[in-house]
Parts: sequence; C-alpha cells; structure tokens
Amino acid sequence: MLRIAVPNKGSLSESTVEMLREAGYRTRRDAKELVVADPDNDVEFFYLRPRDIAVYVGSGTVDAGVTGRDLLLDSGSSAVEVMALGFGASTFRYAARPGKVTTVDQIDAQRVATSYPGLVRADLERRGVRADVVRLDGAVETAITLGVADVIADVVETGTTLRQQGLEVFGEPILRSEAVLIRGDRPGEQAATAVLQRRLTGVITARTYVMLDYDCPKELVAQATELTPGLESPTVSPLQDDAWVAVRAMVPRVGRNRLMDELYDLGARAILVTDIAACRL
Ligand SMILES: Nc1ncnc2c1ncn2[C@@H]1O[C@H](COP(=O)(O)OP(=O)(O)OP(=O)(O)O)[C@@H](O)[C@H]1O
Ligand SMILES: O=P(O)(O)OC[C@H]1O[C@H](OP(=O)(O)OP(=O)(O)O)[C@H](O)[C@@H]1O
Ligand SMILES: [Mg+2]
Repeated sequence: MLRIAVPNKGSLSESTVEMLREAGYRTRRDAKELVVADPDNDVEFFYLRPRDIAVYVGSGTVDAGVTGRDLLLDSGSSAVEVMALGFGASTFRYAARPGKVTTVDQIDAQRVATSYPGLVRADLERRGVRADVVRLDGAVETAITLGVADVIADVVETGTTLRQQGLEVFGEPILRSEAVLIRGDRPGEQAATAVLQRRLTGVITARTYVMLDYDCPKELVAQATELTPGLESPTVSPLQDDAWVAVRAMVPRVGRNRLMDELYDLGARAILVTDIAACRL
C-alpha cells in the first residue's frame, strides 16, 4: 500500500486536498482526521505538517508527499521533487528597514531572523556572507521591530505583511517556491509513485486546458486548425451538410475567449467550450 503525506494545515493544505479529490482519491471529512485509508486505490494518506513531510519522505517512512519547495530544501532531506503542482506559489526573500540593508553583501555580521535556517545558511554560505541566523517559528517580520534581528528572510506572497511592518525586500529572491510532489530517492520509489504522478498530471492538464468544439466550412479547415492544433492533432469529423466539418481540440483555458472570437471571425460557428473533468495523456 502506497503511503502519501498531505499537509494538514497552512497555505498548502486545502489546495492539496482538493487536488487529491479531483484525482479520484479519498480525502478526509474533517480536520481532525489524521490518517485516511483509501483501499480502493491501495493508498493510505497521512495528514502531517508540511515542514515535517520532507523529513518523513526522506527517511522512507512514507513514499511520497506534498510540501513546499522551500520546506524541502530547508529540511536538507534526501527526498526528490517529482513535479510542481501549480499552486502555493511564493518567493523567499531578504527584507529590512528601507535604506538600512540594501544588498546581500551588507548582511555581513548582521542578525538574520528566519523560520528557514537551513535555506538561509546555505544561501549566505554560497555568497560568502557571515551572519548570525536567528531561528523563529513564525511572525518573523516582527523580529526587527522587537530588536532581535536587523534583517529577515521569509516567505513573500503579496508583500502585505512586509509592508505592514515597514520593511522592504532587497536582493534577488533566494528561491521561487510552490507546492511540489516529492518522493524518496530509493530504487523502486519512482515505479511505486507513477500512478499518483500520472493522476496529478491529469488534474493539472484538466485545469490548464478546455475542450473546444466548432463547426467550420470545409475550405477553412486548414486555417482554423492552425489556430487549434490540439495536443497531438485535432479531430475533424464530417457533418450531414457536406460543405461543413466539425472540429474538436483541446486548447489552453487562458485565451479561450480570444480564440473563439478569432474562429468566429474566420467563419466557424457553433463554437463551444467545455471543461475537462479528468484526463490521462
Ligand atoms: N502566503 C503564504 N504564507 C506562508 N506560506 C506560504 C504562502 N504561500 C505559500 N506558502 C507556502 O506554504 C508552505 C508553508 O506552509 P506552513 O503550513 O508551514 O505555513 P503557513 O501556510 O504559513 O501556515 P501556518 O503559519 O498556519 O503554520 C511553504 O512552502 C510556503 O512557501
Ligand atoms: O506576502 P504575504 O501575502 O503577506 O504573505 C507572506 C506571509 O504569510 C506567511 O505568514 P503566516 O500568516 O503563515 O504567519 P507565520 O509567519 O506565523 O507563519 C509568511 O510567513 C509571511 O509572513
Ligand atoms: Mg506561516
């Protein structure tokens, strides 16, 4: 039975559960359920803190899990990133009071507060900067106001928390993070998690694409299918009226309305978009 770790709380939890549900797995009914058996799919789900998930997966206690790329790298775990899941995007950045510290070199001999000491120490070492890393559990932005640090390194999504504390980012992002599927690096793990990976890829594809159907005058089909090439090749079917054909192709969800306008202008009619509920490519 495959053992999969799922974030039980925090920014990544809800979207992960939603994605697993769309992929056809059993998910928990209430937030107190920490272990969920899914015998139909031969899987057991463990709801754990995202910070711990990389550790469990790296040690082989569970086969795979969902966590943030930043947490995976911070943990120093041997678990490997299999695929990005398309949600939970953030950057990991240095910040300080405006004008106080404006380049990473200036961090030298300063105090840096963070919940990600592994990530920060590795970054400073790479740049040859020596600093005193202060490890905090959260609300890191307040550390400067409270006088325990000169610089912070933290997750930045919208930047609202930084602004509210009167802080400004500096330097390039240390990392661009998002939710990722991870698995152990032992032989056999790849095969064991292949179905999970294919199902999650199916969810991402179903979210990224829509199905487009339209009728098209026969003489315009070459031009129309150039606009809608599909993933491999569009389906072109005969219609009762010999002068027309029906075309069916997957197209990116983003830009679908502009595409429909272009097809209409070209002469296509009965242009329909439908959601894809699930797919395996
Ligand atoms: N706005 C955000 N704030 C914090 N973490 C975020 C955000 N957006 C995405 N993430 C990602 O979520 C993961 C952190 O999850 P975690 O559950 O530890 O913290 P959290 O979402 O801050 O929850 P909490 O603070 O309630 O424990 C990291 O991988 C981080 O990059
Ligand atoms: O750029 P923003 O959109 O403001 O989001 C980033 C903030 O959100 C998270 O904090 P969280 O609410 O999880 O609190 P914590 O620091 O106590 O974990 C993160 O640690 C940042 O502080
Ligand atoms: Mg947090």
